[in-house]
Amino acid sequence: MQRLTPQPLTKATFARFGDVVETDGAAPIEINQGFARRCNGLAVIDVTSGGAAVNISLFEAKPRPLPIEIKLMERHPLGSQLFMPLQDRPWLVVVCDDPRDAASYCAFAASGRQGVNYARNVWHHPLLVFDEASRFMVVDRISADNLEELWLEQPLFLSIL
Ligand SMILES: NC(=O)N[C@@H](O)C(=O)O
Ligand code: NI
Repeated sequence: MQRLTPQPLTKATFARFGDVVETDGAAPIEINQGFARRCNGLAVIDVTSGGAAVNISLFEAKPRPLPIEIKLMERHPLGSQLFMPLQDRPWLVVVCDDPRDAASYCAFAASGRQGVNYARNVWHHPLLVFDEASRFMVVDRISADNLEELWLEQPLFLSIL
C-alpha cells in the first residue's frame, strides 16, 4: 500500500502544476481611497480555447472517509481550473505527472489562505477537504469535452499529518 505524505504548498514546489493563489509574496496595491488593497496577477486563467467563456462557480465539499484513498485522477485538456477556499480552513491537493507512475505523485497541505490554479491538462485529484460544508470559489471552463479521468489499478493512500 503506497502512502503519500503531504508537503507544505509553495509556489516553487507547485510551479510545474500551476499557480498558488496567495497574497504571500505578492505586492498589494492600495485602492478605494486607502480602504482596501488588492494583489493582481495571482493566476493565469486559461479557459477560453475554442471560444469558451470563463465559468465562476461555488463548490460545497465534504471530507472523504479516512484514510483517503486515491483511486481516481483527472485532468481538463481544454482549460485551467482554480480553487480558492472561502472559509480559511486547510485542505489538500494531490497532483501527478503520470497517473500510472506512483512515483510521480505529489501531495500538498494547503492553508486556508492558499488556492491553487491547475494548469490545463495537469493531472489532479478532485477537491479534497477536511471539514463538512467546505466552500470554494472555482474558476474553470465548463464544457462536455473538458474532462479526462483515469481510475488507478493500484490506489494510493494519503497519510494525513
Ligand atoms: N467535477 C468538478 O467540477 N470538479 C473537479 O474537476 C475537481 O477538480 O474537483
Ligand atoms: Ni478538476
